[in-house]
This record gives sequence, structure tokens and C-alpha cells, in this order.
Amino acid sequence: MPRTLIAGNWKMNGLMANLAEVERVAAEVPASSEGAETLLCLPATLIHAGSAKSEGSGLKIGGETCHANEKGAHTGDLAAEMLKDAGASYVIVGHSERRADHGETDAVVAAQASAALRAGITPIICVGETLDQRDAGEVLTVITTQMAESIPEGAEAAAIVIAYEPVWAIGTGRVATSEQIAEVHTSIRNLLVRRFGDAGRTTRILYGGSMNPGNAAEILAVAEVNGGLIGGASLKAADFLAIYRLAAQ
Ligand SMILES: O=C(CO)COP(=O)(O)O
Repeated sequence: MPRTLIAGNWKMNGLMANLAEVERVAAEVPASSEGAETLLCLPATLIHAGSAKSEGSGLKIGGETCHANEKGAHTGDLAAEMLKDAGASYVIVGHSERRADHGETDAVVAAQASAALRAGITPIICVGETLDQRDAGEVLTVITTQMAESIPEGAEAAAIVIAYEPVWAIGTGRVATSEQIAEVHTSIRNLLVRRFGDAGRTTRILYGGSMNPGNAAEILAVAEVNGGLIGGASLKAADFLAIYRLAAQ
């Protein structure tokens, strides 16, 4: 079983003052922890200071996206190496909000994940269907295509993380049922094994979408769920730590 990963995604939230929350989380996560791995993906402006706050603890810091190129004329963008330089060891790519707001296609997501791997940071590659796609019975077709096309050629199974985030469950308070999560996570596992052989069992598959301290235990107990990608409930240390503790048990 891969090591559980409890990851937060602050999205476009957080000023320097909010780094106190990072400090609170770091204070509760020992460097030597053999329980769940813990990560906060922060807005780029907070990565460097957030890394300083988490130094000496087991809390890791990540970015929320990166550019596919290593450098160049891409005003406003950030290369994976820059995130790493600032202290990130993970980066989310292909979040549905980036796919929707910035038109990021599976090919772009694969190129971003590849850039992260080249820079030596772990990409968390997001997949997930919209409500229309679910209602049309297209969930597994959508996931299969996203999995085939968003994971870059040459990636090693243990070097990537997959996050299943049903778009209709993000920020809505509407959580997928355990049956819905199990169905998709099992399909994702099968796709990983088909692509990578036995190594496909080492890839962590996170669930994301309205996860909170009240529902985390049930979600984390579902087959093939290896952790969570948590939005709203990662903004407050108390909520995030409550989920971490459930996973660390
Ligand atoms: O998008 C998410 C994490 O990447 C989930 O967000 P919420 O937990 O706020 O629904």
C-alpha cells in the first residue's frame, strides 16, 4: 500500500498573515513521522515563506501549477524549477479550475507534469468529470482519456500522484458517495496497472471534493483511496490537522 498523502490546496487564498496556519500545521507534524505524508500547496507568493515556516517539520510545501517550459518569454508564468527553488517538492497540475479558467488541455497538463518531473518535483495530476458528463454516463470514458493523455510519456509510476476530483464535488459541499469514489478509484488503479504493470500499484490516488474532518474517515477507508486533496478545509490548521490525524492513525 502506498503511503497516505494528505494534501491541501489553498487555491487563490492566503496572505502573509495566513502563514500562521502553515506554522500551526508544521508544529504538529513531526519530521520523523511514519504516518501520513502531509503537504500544503500554496499560492506562489507564499511558497518561499511557507517553506521557511515548515522547515524542520514533516510538512511539505507545493505549488498549484507550473509552466511546461523551463524558462523564457512567458510573462507571469512560473517554471517548475522556480517552484523547487522556492521550496516546493510537489506541484498540482491539471486542476479542473485551471483546465476551465486557462483552457489547459490534457496535452498541456502532460507537458506540465513532465516539466515538474524534470525539475525533480512530484506532479499531482488531477482528473475528474463534470456533472453533465456524469449525468450522461461518461465518467469512465472521461477518466480513461484524461489518464491516457495527462500522464507524460516516460513517467515512472511512483514518481507521480493522481487526484480524482469530480468537478461537481469541488467547493459545493456535495461529496461523492463511497460507491462512486470506489468505482472511479478502482478504474484509475486498473488503468495504472495496465500502463505501468505492477509498479502501477505504487502510484498514490487522492480523492478531492468537499473533504472535511466530518467525512474524511469514511472517504479514506474507501478502496484505492491513498489520501486526499483538500481545498476549503485546508485553509484552517485545525481542520486540516483533524484530517491528517485521521489518516495518521
Ligand atoms: O479542488 C479541491 C482541491 O484541489 C477541492 O476543493 P474543496 O475541498 O474546497 O471542495
